[in-house]
Amino acid sequence: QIPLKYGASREGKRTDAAMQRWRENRFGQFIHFGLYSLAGGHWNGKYVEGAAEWIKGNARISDEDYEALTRQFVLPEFDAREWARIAKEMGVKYSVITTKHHEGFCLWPSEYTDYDVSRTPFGRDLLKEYVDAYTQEGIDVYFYYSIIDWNHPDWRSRVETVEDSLAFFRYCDFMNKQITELMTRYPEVKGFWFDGTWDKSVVKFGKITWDIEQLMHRLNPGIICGSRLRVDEKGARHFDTNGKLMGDYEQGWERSLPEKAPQNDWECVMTIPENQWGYQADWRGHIKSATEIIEMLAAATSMNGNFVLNFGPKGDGSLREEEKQMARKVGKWMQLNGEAIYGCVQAPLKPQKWGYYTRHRDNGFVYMVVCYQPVSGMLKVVLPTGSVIENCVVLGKEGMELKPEKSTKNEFVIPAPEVKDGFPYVIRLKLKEGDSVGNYVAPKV
Ligand SMILES: C[C@@H]1N[C@@H](C(=O)NCc2ccccc2)[C@H](O)[C@@H]1O
Repeated sequence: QIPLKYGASREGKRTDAAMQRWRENRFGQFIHFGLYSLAGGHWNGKYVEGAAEWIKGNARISDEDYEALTRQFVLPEFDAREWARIAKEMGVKYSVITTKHHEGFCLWPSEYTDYDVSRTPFGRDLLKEYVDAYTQEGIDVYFYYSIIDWNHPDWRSRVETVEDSLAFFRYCDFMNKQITELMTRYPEVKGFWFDGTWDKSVVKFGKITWDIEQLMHRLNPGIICGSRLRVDEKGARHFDTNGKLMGDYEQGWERSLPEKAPQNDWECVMTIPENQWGYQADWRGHIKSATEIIEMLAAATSMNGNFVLNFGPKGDGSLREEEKQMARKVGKWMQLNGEAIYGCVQAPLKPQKWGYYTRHRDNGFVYMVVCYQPVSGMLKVVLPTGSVIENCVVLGKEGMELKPEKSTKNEFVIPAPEVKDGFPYVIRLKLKEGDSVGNYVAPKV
C-alpha cells in the first residue's frame, strides 16, 4: 500500500439507501442525444464509418459546419413523455441521458456556454422536460457528462506547455461550474455517468477528478458516481494504484459483460447494434434481438451487476422503430419475469449450462433463467447437500408445478417446459432448509 492523496476516497460496497436502490433497479436505459443525432451517421449524403456520436472526427467535419447543426436542432417530434412512456413499458428503473457528449453541446440552457439548446430553434430546456417526464413515470434519472469537450476552446487532450495548463485549468473550472449547475437546477438527479477520462490531460492531472467527486458529495452526499470518472495522482484509472476501486461501482463494462461476478458493484452499458450510441440511420452488422438483450440482463443480474440498454433517438426527437419494438418485447418479458431481475442478486449455486440463477434478496426464491434449452429435455440443478425443492413453477404458469427428480445425493433434474415464443423462461424454486448433514440455509439473506 503506498500513500495516496487522490486514490479511493472510500473502501468496500456502499450500504446506504441510495446505493441499495441503484442495486435493486438492476435494469436501466441509456439515451444518447445531441447534434450528432441530426447527422444520423451520414454526412454529405454518405454513410460514415464508426460510432455515429463520433461523426465530427470520423467525417472530418469543420467546427463551423458542425456548429451549423445547431440551426437544424428543431425536434418537431420530441416529446419527453413519450420517451418516458416507452422506457416505462420496457421496464427500466433508471435512465442515463447525455447532458453533454464529447461534442460539447449541452441539452440544458447552461450559464457557462451558449453551445446549448438555448441557441437552437428548439430553444427549450430539453433536460428539464426529460427529468420531469421520467420522474413522473417513477424512473430514476442519471446524467452522462463527457469530460472531453471538442467545442470548448480551453479543453486539452494533452497538457504540454504552460499555456496548455492555464487553458486546461480554466476548462476544469468550467466543468465544476457546469456540474454544480446540473446538480442545482435538477436536484432529482441520482448520479453522474462520466465519460472521456482516458486522454493524457486527465490522466496527468488526476486530482481534478478527485475535486469533481468532492464537489458532488458536498452538493449531494448520496450522489452515485462510477469508477470511470476517477484517476489517482499516479495516473491509475478506475482502480487506484493500491488496487482499490475509485467511485461507487465498476464502470468499465462498455459493450461487454464480465465472465464471472466482480467483487464490486458494477454496471454494463450495451448497444443494440455492435457499436452505435448516437442515432445511426443505417444500422449495419449484427443487431441484437430482444432475446439476446434479455439474456444479457439475466447474466448481469446473476453476477450482481446492472444492465443499461442504449437508445439513440432520431434527429427529429422521435424514437426509432427498432428501439420501440425492443421496448415492447423486453417489456412484455419483464412484466412476466421481472421478479427474477428487480432486487435480485447472485445465487450461491453452481452455474449450469442452461442459463443463469438469480435469487431475490429477501423473498427466499431462487430463479432459473433458462436461455439454452437442453436437447435432453432435462434441466440439471445441483444444490447444497440436504436441500429440498419444496416448489417449482414456471413464471406465468404458476398453476403448473414441475416435478424435479433426484438424480444423485444433491443433484436434481427438472423436466424442461416447451419453448414456444423464442424467449428465455424462468423457473422459480422454493428451497426448504436441509434437515440432514450440512444444513443448507435457504437464500433469505
Ligand atoms: C458510453 C460510450 N462511451 C463513448 C466512447 O467514446 N467510448 C469509447 C471507449 C471505448 C472503450 C472504452 C472507453 C471508451 C461512446 O461514444 C459512448 O458515449
